[in-house]
Amino acid sequence: MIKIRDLVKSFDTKDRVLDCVDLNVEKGSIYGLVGVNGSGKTTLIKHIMGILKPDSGSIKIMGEEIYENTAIKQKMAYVPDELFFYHGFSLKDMSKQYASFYKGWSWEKYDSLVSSFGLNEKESLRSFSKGMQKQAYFILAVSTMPEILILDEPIDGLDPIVRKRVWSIIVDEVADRQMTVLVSSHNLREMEGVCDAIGIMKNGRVQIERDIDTLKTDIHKVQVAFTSEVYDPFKGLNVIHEDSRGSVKLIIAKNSFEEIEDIIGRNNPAVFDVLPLTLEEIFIYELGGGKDEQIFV
Ligand SMILES: Nc1ncnc2c1ncn2[C@@H]1O[C@H](COP(=O)(O)OP(=O)(O)OP(=O)(O)O)[C@@H](O)[C@H]1O
Repeated sequence: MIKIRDLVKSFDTKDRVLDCVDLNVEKGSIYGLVGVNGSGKTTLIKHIMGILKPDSGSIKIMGEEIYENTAIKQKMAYVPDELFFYHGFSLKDMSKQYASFYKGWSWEKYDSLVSSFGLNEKESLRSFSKGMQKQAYFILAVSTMPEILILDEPIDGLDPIVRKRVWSIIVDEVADRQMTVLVSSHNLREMEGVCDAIGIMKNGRVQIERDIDTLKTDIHKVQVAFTSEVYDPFKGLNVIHEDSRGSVKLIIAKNSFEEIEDIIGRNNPAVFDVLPLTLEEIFIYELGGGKDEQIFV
């Protein structure tokens, strides 16, 4: 549904903000885009929306290049990180603008979302709190009945009840009509619960892209102690972090459960626990952090 190849973008003041980005989003899936501050998520999203023009590379949405492609943009909706509203405009005023532009606009969907979020349609949007403005943008975006919904930090800054409502609406739209979603957020715990696939950005690249189940089966936390001294007990494993407390060793290994069991099992460990990592832990260790992390369980 979204296919990006070798996308490069520099700004006058900054070279290679996007540096050969490859990315793939399947139809009807929820794709979580995560990365440290300044890694290029918003810049990438603006390219996907056809707002920015790439220096080189290709961005195909439903098989077509997106830049200046109004027909495809009609099928997409976007909730940006930085919201913009016309001076004095209410949610009702904005909805009329959206309805006149988007062919797929649904008043039925709009009415049901407004009542679900309980926002005042007639009040000036500029007098709304930041969280309420985000909800208003979300209502407008979903009411266009997009085939692709792009959300740049949509839940960051919302209260837990509203966040839950936003996720539940997203999941329902995906289940009901195969909407495709690309969402960026720093809330990894919530992303972990809803995303089918994750792209991790670092230094202007998508460094890792996997479906969430594969991502979790490729990396493990291992706690182990041996009855006697073992020379190089982790030989053959791809250990990216190691720590020890007394005789107990703790490692983060980029291997499957079976590989870990096979290699460590040969040395007859007295203690041997293999645990999956949370998305937050994967993020920290994959991006080279974690040196100061407490990894003992
Ligand atoms: N118009 C611009 N001109 C110059 N540099 C820019 C411009 N837009 C973005 N950048 C730079 O590109 C880099 C990536 O910014 P971007 O906003 O895409 O990161 P991000 O991953 O969305 O960050 P965050 O998680 O903090 O929202 C940053 O170093 C930023 O300063």
